[in-house]
Formats: sequence, structure tokens, C-alpha cells
Amino acid sequence: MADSKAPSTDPKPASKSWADDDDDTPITATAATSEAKKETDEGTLAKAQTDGATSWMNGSHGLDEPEFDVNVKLADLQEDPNNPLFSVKAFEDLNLKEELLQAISTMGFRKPSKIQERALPLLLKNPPQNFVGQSQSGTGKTAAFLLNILQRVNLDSTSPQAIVLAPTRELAKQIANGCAVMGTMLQDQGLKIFQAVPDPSHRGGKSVEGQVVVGTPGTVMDLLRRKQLSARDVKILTIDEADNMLDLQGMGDQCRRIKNALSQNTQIVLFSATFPQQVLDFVAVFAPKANTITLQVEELTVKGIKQLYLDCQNDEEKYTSLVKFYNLMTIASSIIFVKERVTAAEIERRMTAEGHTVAQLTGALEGAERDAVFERFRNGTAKVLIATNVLSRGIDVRTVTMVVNYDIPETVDGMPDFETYLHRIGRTGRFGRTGVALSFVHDRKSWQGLMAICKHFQVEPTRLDTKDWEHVETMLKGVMRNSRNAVPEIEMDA
Ligand SMILES: Nc1ncnc2c1ncn2[C@@H]1O[C@H](COP(=O)(O)OP(=O)(O)OP(=O)(O)O)[C@@H](O)[C@H]1O
Repeated sequence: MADSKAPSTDPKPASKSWADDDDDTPITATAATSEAKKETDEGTLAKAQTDGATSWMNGSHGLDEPEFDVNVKLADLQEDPNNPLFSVKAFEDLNLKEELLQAISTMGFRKPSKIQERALPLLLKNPPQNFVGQSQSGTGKTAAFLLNILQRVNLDSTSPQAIVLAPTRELAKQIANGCAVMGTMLQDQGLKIFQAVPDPSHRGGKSVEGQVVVGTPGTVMDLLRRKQLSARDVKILTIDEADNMLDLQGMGDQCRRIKNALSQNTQIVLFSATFPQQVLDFVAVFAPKANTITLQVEELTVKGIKQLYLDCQNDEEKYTSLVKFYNLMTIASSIIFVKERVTAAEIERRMTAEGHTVAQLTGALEGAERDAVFERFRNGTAKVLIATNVLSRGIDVRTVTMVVNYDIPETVDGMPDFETYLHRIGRTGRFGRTGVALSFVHDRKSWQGLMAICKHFQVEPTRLDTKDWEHVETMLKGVMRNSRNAVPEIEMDA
């Protein structure tokens, strides 16, 4: 395939010699790849409740830049009406519990983001109404739905009142930990959070205690079926990554069954960064008469993420270029996304041989092992994480400054997967931070796939050529330097 490709030195994608011939190929996007179908909701859990706490939301872990720099930069961004982080209101205007306001302040949240400002009044309105919310990756959707839950739960009873569903154990645990941080001041009053992810201890038959249950659909459904989880007092059902969850055959069915087990008055809350058109129809059925906030496709990309692509000649050159690339650059933390587990294993082998500390997370791992690998990445012991789409959504690790699309994401039908691309690159550039997304292309199909994705989101990626590593290095150092330079300038403004 590589031979059919004429070398190009023009950074503009449209100038590729083989760029135009198949331009009218029909492109359909679905929210899930086969990998995601296979690899979610797997494994067993070593620990329950909120232990193994990650540093989600509390700003305590090793950021590239000191936290105060980021806050100053954030203040600027939050003044710009066109930025998704902009808002005119203060958290204080939302009539939240004092304990929640205190926690928000301790967490360093100065102002609500646009989605928080717009969603919270609708979410908190009485009588409760269904809600569908879309906002760019890393703009604080989790805090929006957690505040609604924590504001509404009755702490006089420990019976489950809110269920949050997420596609993977990592995301469910991250949300549960975020809920614990945000609910710190309510713990004295009896707030309990239950993690419903695969765990052998659930088999004991013990009833679930906790006003907030956060888990994967399979486990939640299991607990309901075994009558360990009582649906009687549940008044809020929140689904994160809802487009993906409702679109996936297995998980969609489970979500529907969970919803059917709940009272008709349950407030249904759906959030995602993407709601492709074909999903919106069944979203409307799942959450009837919902207050809805959606975005236009051109608003979806996060501006702080610089999108580049590396032009390789063939598959083997992808491996050698990747290793060369990592030997050249110092990157805080990064995630390399691949299509298949076998590629993940091969990259791990080659990078380890070059002396890099890498971790690999795919659905092949069992729960406890999976937790351990992810923790090594989160706490910075391993700087590079090689993952399949299992980690493409929701994961919030602030040190991630680069995402590599080693394989261009595809749907099960082999078409470019717009949504997965957006979610993957959204693992960097979170809440006003800057980041780099580097995609590898090595043949006509991968190149066309990337170009279709970029056309869809109306972005122009910058081309890097493996024949000119000096240019690659200069270019990347420039991008990285620009991110760093932003900080001192802003410091002076402060
Ligand atoms: N108002 C705020 N001020 C400062 N930081 C915030 C605020 N709200 C959320 N954050 C932080 O922003 C980061 C991203 O938030 P979150 O994970 O909720 O994004 P998201 O919109 O759910 O992204 P994704 O679409 O990738 O799931 C988190 O680290 C969170 O602590």
C-alpha cells in the first residue's frame, strides 16, 4: 500500500498526490469500535468504596506546570466568551449546599465552566427534569452531574438514590473518587458512595449501602437482579458517555433494563462530548422531554490541542518512528492508542527495550491487574500508557500532554470513527491545558481516514515527515515550547 503513495513535502493535506481520487467515499460514524465492544466492563475489582483514591479533581498530583500557573491561565480563558470554559455566573449563584460550595473552593474551582453554568440550573430545577448535555472533552461535565446528585441526595438514609453508569471500570472508579472529593464535607453527615464495578466481594449477597452508586452497567444490572441493589429510592439515573453507552448493543440493553427497573419519575441525565445524529433518536426515547444542550460539530474540538500527523512509509516504519520519536522528545505523560492488543504488546516490547517505562492497558487484563497498571500511569511511575479504545473516553489525568493515535480509529465497519478520535485526543488539553495529538498514517486507508476525520471536525492537521527528523524535532519542540511559554506571560498579567 505504501508504494502507491507518492512522497509529499507540502504540509497541506489536500496536496497529497493520492488525496483526491476517492474523496467522495461515503463516511458513516458510529460511536463504538469492535475493540470497545469487546473490552468494556471487564475484570474484577480489588477494592471497593473510595479507597485507592486517585487525585481526580483535587489538583494534588504532579502537573507539568505548577497549579497556580494553570489557574492564572484559566482565569484568562474563563473571561473569553467564546471559550467553553467561560461563564458569567459564580457557583455561589446556584443555591448549592454550603458543604458543596466549600468543597468546590477547596478543589480550586473558581468559576463554573460554560456547561456547568448552563446545565446546573436546569439539572437542579424542581420538579426534576430529564437532561441531555453535550460539551467538549475536559470541560467539567462530571462535576455538573455530581453536583446535581450531591445536592439532591437525602443523607438521612443510606439506601441508593442516584445511579451513575460509565462504560469502563476506570471511568466508574474515577467518577466515584471525584464524588468522594466533592462530597468530602458531607461524609460526616453520612454520605456513602458505592462502586459497582466487577468485584468478587459482591457475590457475598450483601445489600448495597450508599446514596450514590457509580458503576458499569453489567455490574449494576447484576446487583439489581440479585436484589442486592434496591431500586426503590433511586431518583436520578445519570449516564456518562451516553452516546456510546446507549449505542453499544450489550451496554445499551443493560442501560435500558436498569432504567426500566427504576421509578417512572426518575430524573434521567445523559452527558457526553459527542452525540452523533444517529444516536439522538434513541437518546430522545431514553430521556423523554429532556432539557438539551448540544454543540455544533465545528465547536467540538478543543482549541488547546495541537493536531499533528506523522507520515510513515509502512507499518514497520511506524514502530521505528514511534521509538525514535520518544527518544527525541521529553513528554510529561502520554497515551498511545492502538487498535489491537497484539500491537500494544509489540510497542511495549520495543519501547521497554529502549529503556522507556511503559504500561499497557487492554481488556485482556483482569480487574485488579488493570487497576494496578492504571495506577502506575496515574501516579507517574509509568509515563507512557499503551491502550486500546478501552481508555479513550472520560479518563482525566492532568499530566497527559500528548495523545498518539498509533492506529487511526475505525468503526466496526472499517470507516473513520470520528467520535473515538475526538474522545481519544481529549485525554490531553483538559480544562484549559494545552496538549498535542499525534496521529500516525502509513498507507492510503489510514491517511484517508485521518483526513475524513479532520474534514468532519473542520481542522487542518500539521504534517510531519519521517524523512526529516530535524524538522520533526524543531516542530515539536516549538509546539511544546509554545505551551510552556504561555505560562510566564500569564504570570506577569497576574
Ligand atoms: N469549574 C472548574 N474549574 C476548574 N477546574 C474544573 C472545573 N470543573 C471541572 N474541572 C476540572 O476539569 C477537569 C476535566 O473535567 P471532567 O473530567 O469532568 O471533564 P469532562 O467534560 O467530563 O471530559 P470528558 O468529555 O473527557 O469526559 C477535571 O480535572 C476537573 O477537576
